[in-house]
Amino acid sequence: MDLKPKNAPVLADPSPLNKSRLGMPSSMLPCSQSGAPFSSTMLTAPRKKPGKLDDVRSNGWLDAMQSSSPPRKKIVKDFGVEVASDDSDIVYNSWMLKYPSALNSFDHIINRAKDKEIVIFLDYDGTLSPIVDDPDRAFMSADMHSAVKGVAEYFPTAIISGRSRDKVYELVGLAELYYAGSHGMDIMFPVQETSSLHQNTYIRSTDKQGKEVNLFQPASEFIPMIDEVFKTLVEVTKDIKGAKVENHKFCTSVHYRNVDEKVRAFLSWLTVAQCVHDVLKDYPRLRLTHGRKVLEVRPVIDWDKGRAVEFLLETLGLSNSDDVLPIYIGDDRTDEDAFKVLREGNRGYGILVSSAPKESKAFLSLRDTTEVSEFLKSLVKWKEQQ
Ligand SMILES: O=P(O)(O)OC[C@H]1O[C@H](O[C@H]2O[C@H](CO)[C@@H](O)[C@H](O)[C@H]2O)[C@H](O)[C@@H](O)[C@@H]1O
Repeated sequence: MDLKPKNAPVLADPSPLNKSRLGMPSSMLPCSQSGAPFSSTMLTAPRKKPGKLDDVRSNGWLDAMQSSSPPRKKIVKDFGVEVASDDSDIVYNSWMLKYPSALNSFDHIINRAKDKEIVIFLDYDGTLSPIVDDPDRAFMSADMHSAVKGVAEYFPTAIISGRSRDKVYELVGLAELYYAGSHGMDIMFPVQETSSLHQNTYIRSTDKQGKEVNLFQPASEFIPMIDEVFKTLVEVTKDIKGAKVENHKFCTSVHYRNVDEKVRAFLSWLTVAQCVHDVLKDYPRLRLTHGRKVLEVRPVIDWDKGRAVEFLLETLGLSNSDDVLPIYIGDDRTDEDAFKVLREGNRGYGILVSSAPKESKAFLSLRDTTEVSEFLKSLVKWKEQQ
């Protein structure tokens, strides 16, 4: 099988790199791009024409932001039925008819795993660590750490995160796992387990322990552009209280979890959305996706967490669906790409972590990180009894 064309990311937008932006970021102006720095004076007397904000309203950004990580009652509404929160358990239970609990389906899973090798893929935020206000303080509990360590002893285990690979490695701290950062655009894997089929698509490097590793980085040409956009976004959002921009090397995130949604229109999520929108207008080779109260700016390449799952399975020699049962656990919209790959390939299980009903390509569900840990420990226990 020729794997190379399949794994080579295809540029969805063939336009040349916007090189003129490197060095002189004109969008380092306020979000309105009206010329003056984004000062507090401007916040009280915005120069934007009223119609301007229709950009982010009409293109659906704001709706997506409002529903990205909503409180319980709002999610219930998103699922199509608006109910009082007292009734939300009833709605959740009926939603679980479509997405049964992975804990309750455990016997079914292990039956299907007979004579197959289970491979575990784990998202980080909201899956291994609970969602918290400060992204720098999203730690795994000791219980989760030992659950992940446990599964990695018995099953090939990979973390696939939107964060930079270094950051997620620092948070997880287990050298025995595979790591894919920046939504799968930065994959590290050991040299000896590499299929020779991919040899011209990755680069040789060393990991934190000085061991030789391979890196697959399909968006490496975008590093300067992402760095430039990161700096611009920091600049244009610096006066928006609570906004936070993270640089993940191959993508960048703008958090609005701590930005007041409605206190004043120009100090709100709308402002964040407009800032990002205005900056991105100058970068046709970058696109925006939505995470949990975060806007993610990433290259327009045909690569996502789903492709990363396929890449790892193939590269580690685990792509034969008769012998391998992949399990992917994630909570976010970006995890849907991985759920889709598993569903469409009719292989393994996508497991959505959610305490409220939402549509998903996953097959099963877990309510929260506590249930994720319980599920991982059950896999270990089952394997030990074999
Ligand atoms: O793919 P993931 O590992 O789930 O990473 C997605 C984003 O996760 C982080 O943000 C989310 O978690 C934060 C900490 O709980 C929370 O404050 C934030 O609101 C969430 O969106 C991370 O900071 C982002 O950069 C990742 O893109």
